[in-house]
Amino acid sequence: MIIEAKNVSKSYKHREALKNINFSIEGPKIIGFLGHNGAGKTTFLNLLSGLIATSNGSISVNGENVFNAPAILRDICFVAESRNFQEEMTIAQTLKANSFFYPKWDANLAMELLEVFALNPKEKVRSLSKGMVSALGIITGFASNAGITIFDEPYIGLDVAARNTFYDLLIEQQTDNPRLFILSTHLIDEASELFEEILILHEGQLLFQKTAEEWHEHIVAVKGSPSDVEQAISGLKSIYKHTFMQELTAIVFTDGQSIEGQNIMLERVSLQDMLVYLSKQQKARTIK
Ligand SMILES: Nc1ncnc2c1ncn2[C@@H]1O[C@H](COP(=O)(O)OP(=O)(O)OP(=O)(O)O)[C@@H](O)[C@H]1O
Repeated sequence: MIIEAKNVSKSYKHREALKNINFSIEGPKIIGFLGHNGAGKTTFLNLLSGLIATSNGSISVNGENVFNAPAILRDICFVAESRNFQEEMTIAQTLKANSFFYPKWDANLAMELLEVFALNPKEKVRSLSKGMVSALGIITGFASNAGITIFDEPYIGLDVAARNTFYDLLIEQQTDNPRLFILSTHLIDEASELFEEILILHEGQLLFQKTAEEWHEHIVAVKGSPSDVEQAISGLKSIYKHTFMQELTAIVFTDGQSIEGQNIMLERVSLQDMLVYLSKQQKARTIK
């Protein structure tokens, strides 16, 4: 499976949610699709699932534009943050309806996962708790067997044990039946070990796309006196700078280059910290 986004922009009435996004991802793989609130993740995932149209540019899967392409959309399962299950349907009916839509549906897996998440198939969606609705979304995503399976904040309301079950399932499924999984979540520390590739959206633009290995080589925190740090990072793109007690911390893109300098310290940056820096930077800009 190859997803290609070419010059993708999306504007809502008064807002440009995505600005000229270009990338290509090839599976099977587990992708972390990350960004601060409002970065444009859900908008992109809606476009990829053919639910809305781009304002400009195109998204293709295996060379075919996804918008208005029912055959391709049957191989893309989008478990959306808002879920959108029919309230009046039972769990069994919901799964049945999905089994008609997804040609590779795995009914045995769906049954097995109902037990794993302790869901009663006779219960109506209307009477489910938030966590139970999330579990139903997770079951749908895995049982769909779709070549591209997207989970957008899949575990709202689920406790840590159920979230761990989700991570275990993801690894198990990726081993037994590799697919292109895209996971968008704010619980980054928990999930980051799973990501084989990471895409970060920032203010509607693709900030970067890196493999998990590249991450630690290409993104570094440089600490020291402001003059030493500024000298060491000159010519590099910095993402965030913060001074505390006369010590400057700069988060920079190195693109694999080594950083040399006197009296500086280099530290790894976790994905979670990176998102915190980006959101601080965004807030600072919004407040100004
Ligand atoms: N239907 C809509 N109408 C108008 N503006 C919208 C609509 N959907 C999203 N937006 C705006 O587009 C921008 C991107 O929103 P989007 O939901 O794609 O971000 P996100 O990265 O998924 O955020 P979050 O992590 O909070 O879910 C935001 O500024 C949002 O307010």
